[in-house]
Amino acid sequence: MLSDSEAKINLAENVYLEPQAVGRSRCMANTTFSAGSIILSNRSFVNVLLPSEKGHRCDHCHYLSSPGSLKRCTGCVSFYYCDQICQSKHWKSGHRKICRLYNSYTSTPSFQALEEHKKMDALLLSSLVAHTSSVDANERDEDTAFTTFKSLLPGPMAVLAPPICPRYTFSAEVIDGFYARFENNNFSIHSHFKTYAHGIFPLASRLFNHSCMPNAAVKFIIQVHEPVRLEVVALRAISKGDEICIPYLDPALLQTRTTVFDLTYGFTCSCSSCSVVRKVGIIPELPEDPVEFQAVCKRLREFVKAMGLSPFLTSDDSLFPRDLACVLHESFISTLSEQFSAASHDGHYDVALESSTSLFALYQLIYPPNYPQIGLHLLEKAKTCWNHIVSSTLTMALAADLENSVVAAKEIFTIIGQEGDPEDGPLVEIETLLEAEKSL
Ligand SMILES: C[S@@+](CC[C@H](N)C(=O)[O-])C[C@H]1O[C@@H](n2cnc3c(N)ncnc32)[C@H](O)[C@@H]1O
Repeated sequence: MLSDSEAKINLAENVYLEPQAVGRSRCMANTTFSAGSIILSNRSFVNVLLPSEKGHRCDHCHYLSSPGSLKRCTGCVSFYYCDQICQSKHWKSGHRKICRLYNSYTSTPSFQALEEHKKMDALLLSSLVAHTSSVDANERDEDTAFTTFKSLLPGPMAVLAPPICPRYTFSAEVIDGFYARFENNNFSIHSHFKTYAHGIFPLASRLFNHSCMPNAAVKFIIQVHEPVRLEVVALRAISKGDEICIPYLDPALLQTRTTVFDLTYGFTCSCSSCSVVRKVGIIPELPEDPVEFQAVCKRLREFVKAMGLSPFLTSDDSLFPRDLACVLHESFISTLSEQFSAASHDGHYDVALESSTSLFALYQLIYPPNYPQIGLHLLEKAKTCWNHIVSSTLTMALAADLENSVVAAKEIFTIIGQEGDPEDGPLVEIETLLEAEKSL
């Protein structure tokens, strides 16, 4: 595998890499970014759709089509395209190396025996090998995406690659070397925060470290005839000289995330949120008594309302009241989410809104400003307010709650900007709600 200088990484001009003792290097801002700025735009190197998306999205550009309207590859009958343009681009970028072998490969006992996520890895690794073997060795060396991929840090565990198709071009040792970079570098590709594919975006992997209080996030742009693009968007203002970090996993996994960082990525997170969680120590169970549980929720809402910047952002653990430590238990979110969905579903909107307000308070505590999950929750809250209004009488308080939630959700999704499937998503839902609100 390659060193950085051999890889001749073409960095974006607005960032630079700074060496660090653990995890090789970190990505620093070379300029000021305002919230919503695009820091990096990186075309997919290779990707594969989840099995559930096959036939619904084009295998080349991921455009979502109406059922039955995609054209099937007549060779393997397993890949689908918008039209000949997408088919021809996908063919040249590697499908021609896989097409004839694909069905016999995916029906082999060794492929069938793999767990679902390993099947995805095997298909992605196959696409990587097919793609790189579609060009000759000289061209391959010139391919900056491939050289950057080879320069990525391997994960902490020695892993043997799953069986792939086609097998030729590289030795088993080289393929194991490629696979060693999968777990800690690859991306789940999502549209409106729902994963639909897995992919390799070497430059983004080379640049961005993880933080549980990230100042940037990853989104994906789908455009007809073009491979999906990964964009890194600033969630808040970033000053020149700040490190730019993205979340590798949901920061709300307050108890399990440390183990994932250790086993999958090989680092100990030193972000402001992890430093507070470490100082809190053992997280107590939630009270079983419903009255005590409600008291904790009320106390959390009051604390967050008065708090200013979250101690999880400033790393000032002295400001986090220890009697609220149980809200960091992962079951707190699941309990409140279940209460919220069940009450909304059953039309108990007062109960739903109370759970939603507690959940929102927790999100403001543990997520960084403008985190998408906060926006998604505000949108759900706004929909619940709307349902409450149309199913009973309109009160000033409900109208204000609806207005505040929808406006705050819009602010967040405007910062995140266009992403995923162009025809729907949170911004479209927000506009519908704003329109409906005018009729009140
Ligand atoms: C996608 S790469 C990020 C770029 C990496 N720093 C590099 O130099 O190639 C993921 C790897 O970076 C390192 N890393 C990521 N976030 C880190 C953090 N917050 N602290 C220390 N190391 C980190 C870990 O070694 C991890 O496996």
